Amino acid sequence: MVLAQALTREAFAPYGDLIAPGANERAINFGTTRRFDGVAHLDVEQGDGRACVAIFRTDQHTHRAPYPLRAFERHLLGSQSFVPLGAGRCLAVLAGAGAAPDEAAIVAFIVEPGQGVTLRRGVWHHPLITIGAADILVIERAARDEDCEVVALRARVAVRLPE
Ligand SMILES: NC(=O)N[C@@H](O)C(=O)O
Ligand code: NI
Repeated sequence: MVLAQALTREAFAPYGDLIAPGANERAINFGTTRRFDGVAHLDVEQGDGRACVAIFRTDQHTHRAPYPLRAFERHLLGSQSFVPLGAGRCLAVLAGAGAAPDEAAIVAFIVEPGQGVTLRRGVWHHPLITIGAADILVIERAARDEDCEVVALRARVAVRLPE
């Protein structure tokens, strides 16, 4: 069983970026708004790649805790960002960035409202798991050829949430 942990910039750094207000801020729009730059490093222009923005929608029956893991996947040519919309929450479940998923090093982060993540290209991750119904904004690389390598898990593993 993998215990999901709180998402912090430091803990997520080996896998990519935390999308949340950071230190690089300035006032805009006559001082009415704070602008935070550099909250994600999109890497989507390899080859014929371009940015693609989608919404992934789940309902309250899609995923139930504890969350059984089925497979890990990676996108070798592009980053992938997940930003829950509204009160949505999701999990970022990762297994390193080696030649194959490292099932001994699976980690799970809870992406809370107001947070998001950008996975660096090549990072093994479980396809989206949401905590309850959620709409998740996804920014990824779109290209002529699909860039998604999937490896089924050998072991039976599930993710649980903190009590
Ligand atoms: N397949 C797809 O569109 N999404 C996955 O890449 C995922 O990480 O959820
Ligand atoms: Ni993916």
